[in-house]
Amino acid sequence: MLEVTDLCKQFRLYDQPVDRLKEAITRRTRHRLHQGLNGVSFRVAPGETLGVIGRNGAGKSTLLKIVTGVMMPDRGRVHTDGRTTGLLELGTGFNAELTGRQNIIANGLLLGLTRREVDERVDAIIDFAELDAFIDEPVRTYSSGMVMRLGFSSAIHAEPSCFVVDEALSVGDAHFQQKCMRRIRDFQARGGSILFVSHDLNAVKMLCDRAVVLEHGTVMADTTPDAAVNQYNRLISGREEDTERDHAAFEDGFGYGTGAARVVGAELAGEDSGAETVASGEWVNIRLVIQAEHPVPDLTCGILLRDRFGQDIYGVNTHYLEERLALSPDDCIELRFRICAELASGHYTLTVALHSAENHLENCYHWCDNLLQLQVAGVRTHPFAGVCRLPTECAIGSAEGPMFKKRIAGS
Ligand SMILES: Nc1ncnc2c1ncn2[C@@H]1O[C@H](COP(=O)(O)OP(=O)(O)OP(=O)(O)O)[C@@H](O)[C@H]1O
Repeated sequence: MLEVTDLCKQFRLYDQPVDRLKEAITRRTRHRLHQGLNGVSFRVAPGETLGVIGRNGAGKSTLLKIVTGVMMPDRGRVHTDGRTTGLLELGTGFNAELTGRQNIIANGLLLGLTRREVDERVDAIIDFAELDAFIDEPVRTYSSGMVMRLGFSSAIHAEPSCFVVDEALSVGDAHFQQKCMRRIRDFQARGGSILFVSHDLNAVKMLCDRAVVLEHGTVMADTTPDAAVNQYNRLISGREEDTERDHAAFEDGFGYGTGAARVVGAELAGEDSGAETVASGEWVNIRLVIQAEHPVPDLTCGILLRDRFGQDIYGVNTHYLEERLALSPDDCIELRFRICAELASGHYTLTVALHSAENHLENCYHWCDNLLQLQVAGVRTHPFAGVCRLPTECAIGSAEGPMFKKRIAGS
């Protein structure tokens, strides 16, 4: 369990580094105060994973530093029913001159383990971090990936009750990231609380039970991961001040945006089934009706398929397809996408967006989350595992061809 109550943190900002010294000598104030965190409160129950998302400078790192005890708040408190460990900015807590092994010991003692508890865990930590050959070298000789492996392994083996994960995880290679994810899920299943800070919105949707959106050092939303990601998307599309108005403007619609152009009609159907339920491998027709209220000289229409976890599966838009669109006020056009649903069986949603250029960050006219539903049942082609079918060929011949690029050990 982790409970954070009314955390506040102010920073002193100086125009030039020398102002700090001048202030100390002359005792004349030369700084401005900046509120890094302002009354942040939330609770993470045992076994729960809370995502934290927010724009650059929103206060995520400051929050993590306070939660892990690296920084003290000016006000407020952090309460846990055990130890909090985590993977903070790469290398935090490591001494670059000490070896990996010495760092494991120092770190363990710092986290409150006894020397005996640390000794009992050292081999498992080295083993998980896959650092056997380098463990007696100074950490300054390690690559960023190796530092991350050491940090993750030390932190998770300290048996915390709350584990903090941030972007540092993305430094590792795909193999180690997957290994960490398995370990995180295992920790989750055993009742550990997780604070997961990430810009990877899909990962937030996949891993978290709830998510908070931080903005200017305050909690702007504490809600489901899907709703939090939508809120965050609104923020980065620069519409945060207009949220209320957008909602009102689209009360009878399904989204938000400036409204310069809007999706006023949408339907999808399998080419053979004629319905929202299609077979894997069947072509699907998506029909959209778009109306302009104002001149829109550069219009992009995009579609995004998400699976039942809210994970983005496939997105495409008219900009990628090099179809140029421009609308005058009152223009009403029909746009059709035809996609082949080479997807695993399951439930999908289709989000539709109208914006300029490549994405919605500059001008978001209308964003309609999960506007349409698509059900995939049964397979047209061969069965497959995973989320989608990639066109595949398979050939069988003699093994006397050119050398394989990767030799498998023992062969
Ligand atoms: N040591 C510091 N001195 C002065 N200001 C700071 C300090 N640390 C953070 N800040 C300020 O506090 C605010 C929050 O910063 P923080 O690093 O927590 O944001 P963040 O959400 O983690 O951003 P990012 O996504 O870029 O990592 C920012 O405006 C930042 O400039």
